Amino acid sequence: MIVSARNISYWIAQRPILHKLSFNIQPGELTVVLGQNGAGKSTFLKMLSGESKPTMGQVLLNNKDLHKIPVKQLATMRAVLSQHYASALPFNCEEIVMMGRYPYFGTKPGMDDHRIVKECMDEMQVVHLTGRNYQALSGGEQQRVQMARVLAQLRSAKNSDAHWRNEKQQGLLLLDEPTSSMDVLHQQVALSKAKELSVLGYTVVVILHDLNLAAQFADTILLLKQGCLVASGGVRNVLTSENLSNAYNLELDILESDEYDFPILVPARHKNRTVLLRS
Ligand SMILES: Nc1ncnc2c1ncn2[C@@H]1O[C@H](COP(=O)(O)OP(=O)(O)OP(=O)(O)O)[C@@H](O)[C@H]1O
Repeated sequence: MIVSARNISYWIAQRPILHKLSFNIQPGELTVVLGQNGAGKSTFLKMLSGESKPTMGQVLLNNKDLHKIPVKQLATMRAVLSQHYASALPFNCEEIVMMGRYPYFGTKPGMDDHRIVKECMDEMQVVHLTGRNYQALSGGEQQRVQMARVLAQLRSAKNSDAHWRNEKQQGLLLLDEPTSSMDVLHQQVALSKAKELSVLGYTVVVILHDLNLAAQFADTILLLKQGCLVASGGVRNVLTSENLSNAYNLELDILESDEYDFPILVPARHKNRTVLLRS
């Protein structure tokens, strides 16, 4: 699914939050959105999910206006993991993952729904949390359960696992800082899963703060600053010292090693001190 932003601007109380963003996000790619706190990343994701409507401009999914797609149909086309998910009710973990299947069944989940929930919980290594109260989980455990929920939402019930893997898939996965509370192993598990989905044909958009995870997993990066797109393209085109010091007010050294096919970023040191630039 091609996601196109056409000249999107968004204002809240006469304050510009996003300013004339235009680009296409390609299927089969993992696109990472970067930028400092308050740059507009979550707001931008809400435009792509349909949760908010641009003040000006349009978001198109496969050339169709996102806001003209019926809600139920949209729920089977795109899944969203938000930054702050709070459940007011004491659902257990399996029930949270089953929420991803709501668009597919009427009153009761079928056998396929239960199978898919199990598969996705297994993929995110949360089977041992089945039956546990979601509210009582740690932050990272909650994120892993949420990740299982969005995987369950995008998986088509009529396909067997093998068929699902062999067919080119359509669908949009939007993840807002999905790994911010995860340990280093589960960061790799979650982002490898997101990458695998992109290889299967899904359009995957992930907001990250960790530049090294972005360098490792991104096919394309969108770099935002104060609601504007200041750079976009491949990892080495966007993650330059110049772009990053402009976006983050921090000087970074960009290291290359024969061992890795992506750059490694570390805060630059000058006379043994990190170089912080003025904002
Ligand atoms: N409902 C709202 N009312 C007023 N201002 C808002 C609202 N939502 C977002 N903003 C403002 O819009 C700007 C962008 O917010 P957004 O959450 O998109 O940033 P972000 O890049 O995701 O930041 P972070 O990295 O800290 O999560 C911020 O200055 C924020 O205060």
